[in-house]
Amino acid sequence: MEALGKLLSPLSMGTSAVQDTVKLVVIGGTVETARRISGSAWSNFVDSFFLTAHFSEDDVLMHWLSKQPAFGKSREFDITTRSVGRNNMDKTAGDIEDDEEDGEQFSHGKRKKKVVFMPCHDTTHNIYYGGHLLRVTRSKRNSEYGATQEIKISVVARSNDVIKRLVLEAKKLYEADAEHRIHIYLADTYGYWRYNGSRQKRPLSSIVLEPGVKDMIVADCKDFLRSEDWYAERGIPYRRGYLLHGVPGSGKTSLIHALAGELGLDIYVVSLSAKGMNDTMLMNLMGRIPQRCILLLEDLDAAFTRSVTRDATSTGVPMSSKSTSSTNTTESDGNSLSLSGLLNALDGVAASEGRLLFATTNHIDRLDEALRRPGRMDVWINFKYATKWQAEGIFKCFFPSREATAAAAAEDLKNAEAQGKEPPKRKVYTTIPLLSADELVVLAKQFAEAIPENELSVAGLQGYLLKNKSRPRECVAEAAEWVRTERETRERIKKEKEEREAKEREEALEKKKKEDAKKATTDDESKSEDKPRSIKKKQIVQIAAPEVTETAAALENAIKTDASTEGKTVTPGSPAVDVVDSDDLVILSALTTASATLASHEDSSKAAEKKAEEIETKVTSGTEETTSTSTESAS
Ligand SMILES: Nc1ncnc2c1ncn2[C@@H]1O[C@H](COP(=O)(O)OP(=O)(O)OP(=O)(O)O)[C@@H](O)[C@H]1O
Repeated sequence: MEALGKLLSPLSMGTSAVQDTVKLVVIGGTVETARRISGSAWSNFVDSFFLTAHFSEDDVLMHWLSKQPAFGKSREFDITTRSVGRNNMDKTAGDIEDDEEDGEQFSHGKRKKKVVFMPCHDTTHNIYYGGHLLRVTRSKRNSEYGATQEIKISVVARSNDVIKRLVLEAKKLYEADAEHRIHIYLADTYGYWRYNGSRQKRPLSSIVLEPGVKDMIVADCKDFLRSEDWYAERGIPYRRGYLLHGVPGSGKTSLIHALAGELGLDIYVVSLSAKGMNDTMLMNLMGRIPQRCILLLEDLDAAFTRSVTRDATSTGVPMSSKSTSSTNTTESDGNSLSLSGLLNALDGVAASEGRLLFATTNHIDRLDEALRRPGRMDVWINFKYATKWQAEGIFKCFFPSREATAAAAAEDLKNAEAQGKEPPKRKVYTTIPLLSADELVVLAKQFAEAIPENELSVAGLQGYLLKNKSRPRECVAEAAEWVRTERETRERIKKEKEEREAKEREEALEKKKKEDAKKATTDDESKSEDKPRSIKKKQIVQIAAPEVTETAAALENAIKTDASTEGKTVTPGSPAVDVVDSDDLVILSALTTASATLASHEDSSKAAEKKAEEIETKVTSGTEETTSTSTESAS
């Protein structure tokens, strides 16, 4: 027995090791399962007390969160030097800003970067708000439309009032900060609007147009925005379109930006000639436009060098100039927007209401009549080259007088006091000398005198003033000289363009000549290739009737049995015959048939010639005819 125990002892030792391992696995598994169950039960228990709200891509909320001190103090964060969310508006508590120290925005010619602290993705942050603990998680989702951001806020509360209050507060804060900025959205290639940042509002006073134009357009827009009921009562679609057309650099886009600031509207920009743009995408975009905004279609003519007809399939240039190149463009960039698609998107059943449509073009004549008509484009404004009046106005805009600057600072102070805030710091541009109001008036007049009427664009004048922004007096004195150089430059460019075009025309002509010559050579060659065939036909004609049957049958046989005889001479005991191609089969079979008839004829040689001639003529004008002729001959 003992001996057996000894014998089994190594095995029993092994058994206990296995048992221990099994025990460990079972205990470990049980503990882990218990831990998981308790963890999930705990989180379910906790979640049952929390109200949770999900916000996707919400700029308003992101802006609010970025102002919360907890975000700045977060122990896990992303650091970025990119502007966050709605442009530079978001300043997270805890951000580092070194540009406040010296009041300068630029360093070595580059804008100084802010270092921004943002909470990490997928980390939960606790924020106290209104006596409640909020658990905030910012996460990133990758979808087919690109990466999107989601914010989840959970709060221990019985009703969702606290979340509602938070959202309202966030909205107010956002609107207060947005007061001085306009927001731009761009259409993406999936038919969605993507936030493209915000821009400083541009004062309307900085746009210099002929007297009355700005007032008219501002009054018209304001009137539209308050007339929703009026439109509804009359059953008129609540939409208004403005077509700004004219020379480049005359202030079309600038006016739209200034108007957006004045009216407090966001701008939604669509490029109709963008890659991948099509009717469905445009319709989707229009359906997703909010009420009360500016919809901007820039360079309408650029899109409609693709389409001028109302044909749904149309995507092309004006009929006269429709070319293969345009077709290629359409195919290559996937843009298949049709004019009818655009018209539907603008005022079809599914089109959005309450928006102000602004379209700009440099070539109004290229636009389809349907696109320009009232109802789609209610107000047209023509932008021309700068007048003397505009030159004077832009000069005054550029060099503010000492008095005007002081008055603006006083106005800021008054407003700040009224709101109980600190007055905003005004930047002092030491490089730009301040002129007295009287001197400014005189200089502006002199500048306008030097500028020719309706010849230069306002953008051109602005460029000149920019170059001389620190020397207003010299700028006026040298204006006439600048105009002269501008004219010379324009002349030179025009001449160069003409020369280039002439050269291109010459080259095209030369190329065409070469192509024609090449074509002529190819034709000659193919004619000479045909030569043996005509010789052959003559020879066939010369074949006497009695010999025809034999020769033709022999040839037919030869061709049938050996395709390689093509192009070779086959002489089965008769005048040489060139067998050129399979048409010969037709000729030969016709000759065979003809000869059978002619064999019994007295003057067989003549008749054979006549018949052969007939057949030859028919053969050259088509195989079918030949066949029928041969049948006739046979009969
Ligand atoms: N009437 C104007 N008043 C003030 N600034 C102007 C005016 N016209 C042009 N500018 C200035 O010229 C520049 C170009 O202007 P803008 O882009 O508005 O011209 P545009 O007519 O839209 O040109 P394009 O047809 O080429 O798009 C801007 O910086 C703007 O400040």
